Amino acid sequence: MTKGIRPLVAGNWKMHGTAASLGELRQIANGFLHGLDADTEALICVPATLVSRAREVVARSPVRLGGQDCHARASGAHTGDISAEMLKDAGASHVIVGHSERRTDHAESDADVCAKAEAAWLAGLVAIVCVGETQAEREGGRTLDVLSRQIAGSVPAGAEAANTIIAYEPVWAIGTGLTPTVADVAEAHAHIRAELGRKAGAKHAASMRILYGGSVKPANAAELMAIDNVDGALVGGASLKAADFLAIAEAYREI
Ligand SMILES: O=C(CO)COP(=O)(O)O
Repeated sequence: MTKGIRPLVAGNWKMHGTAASLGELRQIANGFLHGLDADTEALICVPATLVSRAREVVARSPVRLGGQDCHARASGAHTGDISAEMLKDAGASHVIVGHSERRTDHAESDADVCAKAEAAWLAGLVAIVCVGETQAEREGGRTLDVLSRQIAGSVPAGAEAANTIIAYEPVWAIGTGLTPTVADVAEAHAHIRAELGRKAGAKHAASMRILYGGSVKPANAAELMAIDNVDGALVGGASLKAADFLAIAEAYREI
C-alpha cells in the first residue's frame, strides 16, 4: 500500500467469457454494491465483445469496466482491431496496454505500447501499462534493468495518476501459481516508482497506482497488498470466479 492511494483490485478475464459469464460479473457487482468495500476500487477487463453488455450488469455498482488492448490509431483500415474510442463508447473507462501476452503473441514493442497508451488517453481512457521481467531476465539479474527500460519506453510523457496505472507482472508468475518473494515485490515496486519519478516527476509518481499481477489468489492477496508501493492487484484466473475475486478484494480491506 501507499499512504493516500486508494487501492484498485482489477480483473483481467483475458480470452475467457461469453454472455454466460455475465452471471459472475453480476455477483461481483452485487458484492461491491452491498458495501463490500468503499475504500477499494474494482475494475473488470472483460473481452471486448462483452463490454457493452457488461455495462448494463455493473450499471448501479461501483465496478468499472476495461478493455484488454486497443489499437494505437484512432481509426482506419485495421481489420479486426479495436480502437480506444470504441472501448470507451461501449462502456470502458480503462484499457490494459502492453500485457506480456500481447508483447509475446503480437510482438508488441515498448514503442507500440507507448503509442497505445497515448491512444487510450486521447479517447479518455485510463491506460494500465504492464511491465515485468521473464524468468530468464530474473535469473540473469536483469529485472530492474528490464523494468527501467519498459517504464522509459512504454509510459508516455504526461503520465499521471488520472490517466495511467502501472501493473508489475513478472511473466514467470502469470498463471503459474508462483509469486515473487515479498522482498522482490517491494524492490520491483520501489524501483518502478523511482523510474516513474524520472519520467513524470516526483509529485506525479508519488500518486500513481502500481498494481501487482501474477498468481494473485485469495490466499496471498493480503500479504501482497501489505507490501509498500503495492496499490492493488491485476488478477487473471482468480477474477473469473466472483467468489475468488470478492475474497481478494475483501482480503485487501483487512490490511
Ligand atoms: O496476467 C495476469 C493479469 O493480467 C495474471 O494472471 P494470473 O492471475 O492468472 O496469474
